[in-house]
Amino acid sequence: MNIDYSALLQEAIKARTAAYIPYSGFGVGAALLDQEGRVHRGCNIENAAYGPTNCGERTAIFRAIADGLQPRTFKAIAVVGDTEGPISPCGVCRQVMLELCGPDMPVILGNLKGDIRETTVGELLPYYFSSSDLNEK
Ligand SMILES: O=c1ccn([C@H]2C[C@H](O)[C@@H](CO)O2)c(=O)[nH]1
Ligand SMILES: [Zn+2]
Repeated sequence: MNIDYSALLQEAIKARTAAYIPYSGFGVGAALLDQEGRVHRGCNIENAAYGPTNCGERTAIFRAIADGLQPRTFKAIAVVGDTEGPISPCGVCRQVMLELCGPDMPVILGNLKGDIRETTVGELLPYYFSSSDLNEK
């Protein structure tokens, strides 16, 4: 069955309304689709110490994992911000998506104007470092 990416982007836009962004004012929403067709929403959550800030993508993924979903079983993630073109996930989120979603999962990037870019985790993080690079010594 084909995934309805525009519906997933709409979920990400809804998720963005919960963003806690007193410092940047830049809200990000994410919607992670699981195998059962359920959507796990995430938003960015900032902190006065800046470093503890959690991005929208990671909030959605960590939330789903904490709810008992198995890593690398997800179908797609949509991410939205108020950007000129489709939003671009940060490097930390790319590495976390690689670990918990796998390189082949579709990533749907959007903005509030309706621009869309369809890519994958592996395309976003070429030459990635993963568990297969760890050698027992
Ligand atoms: O893809 C992105 C890019 C940025 N941010 C957040 C982090 C911070 O709260 C704010 C500005 O960087 O946007 C995300 O949540 N996802
Ligand atoms: Zn990020």
